[in-house]
Amino acid sequence: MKKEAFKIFVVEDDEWYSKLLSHTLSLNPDHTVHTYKDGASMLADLSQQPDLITLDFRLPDYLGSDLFDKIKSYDPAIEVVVISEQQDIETAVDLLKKGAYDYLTKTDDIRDRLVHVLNQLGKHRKLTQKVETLQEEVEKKYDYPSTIIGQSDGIKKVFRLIEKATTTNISVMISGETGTGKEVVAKAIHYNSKLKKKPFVPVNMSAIPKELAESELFGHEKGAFTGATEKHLGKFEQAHGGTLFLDEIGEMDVALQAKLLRALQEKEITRVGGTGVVKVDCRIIVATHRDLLEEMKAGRFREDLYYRLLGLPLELPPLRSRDKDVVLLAKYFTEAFAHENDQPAKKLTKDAMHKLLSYSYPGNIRELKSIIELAVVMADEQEITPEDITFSQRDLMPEVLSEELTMKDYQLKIIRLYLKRYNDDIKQVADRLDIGQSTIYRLLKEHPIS
Ligand SMILES: Nc1ncnc2c1ncn2[C@@H]1O[C@H](COP(=O)(O)OP(=O)(O)OP(=O)(O)O)[C@@H](O)[C@H]1O
Repeated sequence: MKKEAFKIFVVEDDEWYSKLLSHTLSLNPDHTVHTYKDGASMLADLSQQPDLITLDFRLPDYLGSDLFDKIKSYDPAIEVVVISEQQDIETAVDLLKKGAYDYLTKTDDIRDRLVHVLNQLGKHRKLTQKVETLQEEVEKKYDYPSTIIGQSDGIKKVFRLIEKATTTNISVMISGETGTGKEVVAKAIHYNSKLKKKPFVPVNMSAIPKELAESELFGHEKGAFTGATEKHLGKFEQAHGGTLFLDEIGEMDVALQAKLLRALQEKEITRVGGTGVVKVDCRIIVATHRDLLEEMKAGRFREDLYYRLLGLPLELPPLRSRDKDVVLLAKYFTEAFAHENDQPAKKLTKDAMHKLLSYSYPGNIRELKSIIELAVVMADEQEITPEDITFSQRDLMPEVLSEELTMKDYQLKIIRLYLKRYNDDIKQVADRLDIGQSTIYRLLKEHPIS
């Protein structure tokens, strides 16, 4: 059956109108039209899956509204056009609110208007099909075992957690350094969960000026503040029924944190400048590159909000701890780049792979991706050699090792290098090097920089 061809049921007890409607609808030979004199005979045929039903409001056996409910509860995708007498308009409009596609009154121009409705419905169908195709493409894009690349133990643990996160609507707190793939994981969770057909709405808290953040999240009424010329729906309302992804949650102002907590607990929000409450229900996924527990202890993040958001904690490992994933990702990016540019994929030589493995990637996967894209462009032949690879930042580790030193001096140099890399965060350096914090303090005290 062609996409624009509809199977149409005409439910009409007035024989003259029934003929008029079915004749008009059959003018397009692609459509098939069945007529029914009453509600019961039409209901008995619903299993034939009509696309459209024109429903006379007054039938001998059913009230139009009851019949409408029965049709929609059988299959909400069946479109219903209500045909009413002038005096029934109010009730017909009520049905419109309940989801009827349109209503037509029995006036002289009913044939033209019916043709118009059919054309509209055809366009609507095409758009719906387009949206569904796009939706499927997006879902495929986030089919995580094939798009989140990696085989290291660290990423396998992430896969197991993603799987757990997709089976329920539990809140998820994703942590990890910049560029480790927090947003990719959030999308993978959404598009593999029951909510996948509903919106995924990302908000980056670090990208919104403090004074606009509340309106961005909760929306505002027209005239709420200078510049609010139109009513604006906030991200919470946009995400209703789907997933709200709050990226860089650690950057959220403490006053706004209180409002967020209220919204999550009460499942309702108030638009800026508004008085009424609006019901909102969405799944929350948050991400942070900060240690929120530390932020909480320092009083910068509300404790009650922290525990409300914690749900399932999911920590993304930095790329430098993911062993050979660097090579897998590099191959993936060379192929993706070739595909996007309609070119054959270039191969990485063994030496190039060794060079890639020697770097520490402070910008993680995002950095690796841009290094690879540049390398592909720089490579003259079909092979990518070490000379084609340029690291974005100077890696100091090889320099540390190039000097001949005692073990203790090596230790000290490495600790200083790590302190620089992690902004003097002793706890993180101790974790990374797997030594006690007291050892670091002791060594630094014994060997002050003169
Ligand atoms: N496992 C992965 N497989 C393939 N590509 C990935 C993977 N993880 C991340 N990427 C790519 O790396 C880049 C950075 O990912 P993403 O934006 O999700 O990181 P992030 O942790 O949210 O970064 P930020 O902290 O800066 O917000 C994107 O281009 C993304 O497509």
